Amino acid sequence: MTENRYPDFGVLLVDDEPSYLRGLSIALERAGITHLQRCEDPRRVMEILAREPIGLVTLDLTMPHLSGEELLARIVEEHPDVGVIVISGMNQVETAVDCIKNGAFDYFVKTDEQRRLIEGIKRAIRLQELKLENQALRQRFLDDTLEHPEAFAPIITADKGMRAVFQYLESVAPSRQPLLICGESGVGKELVARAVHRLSGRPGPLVSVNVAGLDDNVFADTLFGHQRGAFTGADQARAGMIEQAAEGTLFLDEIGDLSLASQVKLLRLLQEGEYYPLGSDRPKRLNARIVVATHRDLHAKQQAGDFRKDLYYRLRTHQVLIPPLRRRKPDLPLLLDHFLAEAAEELGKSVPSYPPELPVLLANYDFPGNVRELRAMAFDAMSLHRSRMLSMEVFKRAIRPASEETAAAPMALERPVFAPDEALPTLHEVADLLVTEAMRRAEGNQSLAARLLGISQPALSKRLKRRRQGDGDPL
Ligand SMILES: Nc1ncnc2c1ncn2[C@@H]1O[C@H](COP(=O)(O)OP(=O)(O)OP(=O)(O)O)[C@@H](O)[C@H]1O
Repeated sequence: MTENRYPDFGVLLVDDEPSYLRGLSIALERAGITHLQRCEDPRRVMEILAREPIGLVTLDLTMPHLSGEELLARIVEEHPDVGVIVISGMNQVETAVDCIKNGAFDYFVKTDEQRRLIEGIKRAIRLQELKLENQALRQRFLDDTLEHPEAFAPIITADKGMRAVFQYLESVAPSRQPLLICGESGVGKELVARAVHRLSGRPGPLVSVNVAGLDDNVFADTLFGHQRGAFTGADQARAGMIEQAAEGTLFLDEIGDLSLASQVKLLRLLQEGEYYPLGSDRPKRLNARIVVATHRDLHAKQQAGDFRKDLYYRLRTHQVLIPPLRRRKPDLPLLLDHFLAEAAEELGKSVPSYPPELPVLLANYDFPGNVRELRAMAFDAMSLHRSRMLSMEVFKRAIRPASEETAAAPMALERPVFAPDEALPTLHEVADLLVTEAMRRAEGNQSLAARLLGISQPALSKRLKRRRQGDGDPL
């Protein structure tokens, strides 16, 4: 069973000195690297690699029967995807350079500080994980398949960009590295976090915390918990959200609004993989996947000095951007149907029909509040709905303020349509422009475009035909 072991692939420690191997495994296990295998006989290494899912090998150079250099060459040739770190008793620059040239990922000397070696192994594991995820991702794009479409069922979409996001998420869902979900407010970031949690197969729960506006002490208490007596009023010990999310996912929403002091704490948690509950000097291990989301531009914030650069780079190991609703207009009718059905069920009404102009009206609106805004409109319309056909009034009223600003601005007075010295277009030309615009808004649907223009469909069809034949418009 490898479920609770880290990393997902095995780390094979090769050295002919049993005591060194034992010491190294204990140190690695303490650092949270538990998927380990030891080997004292270099002649068995190739056989283990052929049999076991090993992703990283640490290799001693001087061993009986088979030297580390020879083994390195064989591993690089026969298992190019396996990373190799050389740990040698000799501090020789030339040997180190040779090993790196021959394909080793890194080189350490046994007398080096153990902390450095552990950090190097952690770094190699992270890179190896990224490499494997990359391969899986490339494969998925080539296949254009989703392995677990059911995980995304609550996210209604037919958009290609969203499908690519889903494919990426399938690749990175099992990873233990943080995931950053970006996108405007209301695009569905929390839904995406839930899908990632489902996909991860982690047995623990998804625990969500909105970190916007949390003062630093509250942030630390919420995440790390406290010991009894840690501060005045702490009558009982309380587990933090990290502990509640054990074996699961901790979702930190609005991460772009985290105070600078709390950013330091989050960074340390991610770097060390452990934390101290308030009032305790016993560290606890982070045993939850961290997923964060923001509607802010973290890159800009980081450049402006409002977000720590090191934390930003750490968080964006895996990153997705959810496109705004105005960039995925074909999703509008699907989402509209979905929310009308949802509202109908909630309100105990039957699902209504709606005028064909409604999708056209929505398609010409920018939805600054994204899917949340559309959902609110649909629910509002359904709560007022009485007859068989859904009225467009609620939608028009919700959309109007923005469009009215332009329409109601005394256009003719303050912002003339044509400059005073500009030649006016002819009525034929204006009619032509209107027809083109109506057809664009109606996405080519002639009966909808005719309604927008206030003429009959046959009349519009006639105009379009004449235009195609190059005849003038009979005004
Ligand atoms: N593609 C979708 N299909 C169905 N429902 C959706 C979709 N996208 C968003 N929603 C719904 O829209 C609402 C807003 O979504 P969500 O809370 O996930 O957005 P968000 O991006 O996390 O917003 P914020 O940045 O404000 O936290 C929710 O009710 C969610 O269920």
